[in-house]
Amino acid sequence: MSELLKVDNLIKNFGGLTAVSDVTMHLNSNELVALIGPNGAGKTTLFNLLTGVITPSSGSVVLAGKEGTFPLNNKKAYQIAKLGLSRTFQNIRLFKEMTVLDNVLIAMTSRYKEGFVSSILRFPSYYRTEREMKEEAIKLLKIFSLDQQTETLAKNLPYGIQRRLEIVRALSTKPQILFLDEPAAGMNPEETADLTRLIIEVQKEFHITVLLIEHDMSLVMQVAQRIYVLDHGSLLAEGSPKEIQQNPAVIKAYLGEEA
Ligand SMILES: Nc1ncnc2c1ncn2[C@@H]1O[C@H](COP(=O)(O)OP(=O)(O)OP(=O)(O)O)[C@@H](O)[C@H]1O
Repeated sequence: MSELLKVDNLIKNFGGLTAVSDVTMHLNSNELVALIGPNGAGKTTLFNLLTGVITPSSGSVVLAGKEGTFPLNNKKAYQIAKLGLSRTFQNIRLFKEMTVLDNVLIAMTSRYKEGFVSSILRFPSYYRTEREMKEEAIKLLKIFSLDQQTETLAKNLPYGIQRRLEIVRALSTKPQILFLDEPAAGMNPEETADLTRLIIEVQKEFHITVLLIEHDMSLVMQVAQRIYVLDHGSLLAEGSPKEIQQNPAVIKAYLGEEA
């Protein structure tokens, strides 16, 4: 396995508060990694640093992808997305008044390079691209059992399905790394079980790297190959699900609540 994302000595201060404190970690290609930790541990801040939503106070993030090695520091979120990092957010960010299919097509447009002139003058290549995008979107929606609801408005989908649609949108950009921020939040047990199966399937099918923040420990222990534990902004532990479950420091800081 090769290192796809390398994070070194990452720090983020908010005024006097150090939300992320000297974090060094890595993601291998085709790996499913979970980031866990108690409330306020700094997980979302770390995600936001890795995906360019906020800039680090110091430290470095480097992507060593198929197309070369790129430092991600000080890059804007859209530049990072173009390099193949895609994410979902804790709060659903769909276009609620648009259909399921249009939600996916909008996400996909960032990847297609059809020119302005071609789209205004409706060159044949414009229609070809549009047709190809639709076919690809429907194929993706089918994997997520959403192909029968392409014309449904996003706002009319049940909550768990909206979360699933968000994952489809993130995947439609063909990312190298998919960041899932609490994908099971607010789901009922049945929806969470479906999602668990889906995450495992997606990672296998798309051969991508996944970093997942999740509070649902049963989901984490079922899907993660490796786990990082964050506590008070610092990494407390790293290891396999089994190692993490047995780590006394982790049990004390986090799993203790549930043990
Ligand atoms: N923009 C900000 N300005 C000031 N403080 C912030 C900001 N964002 C986060 N923090 C603080 O940084 C710390 C880490 O927050 P963060 O949201 O990253 O934790 P978390 O592990 O994701 O928590 P949760 O599991 O509850 O979502 C918290 O003390 C939080 O209040």
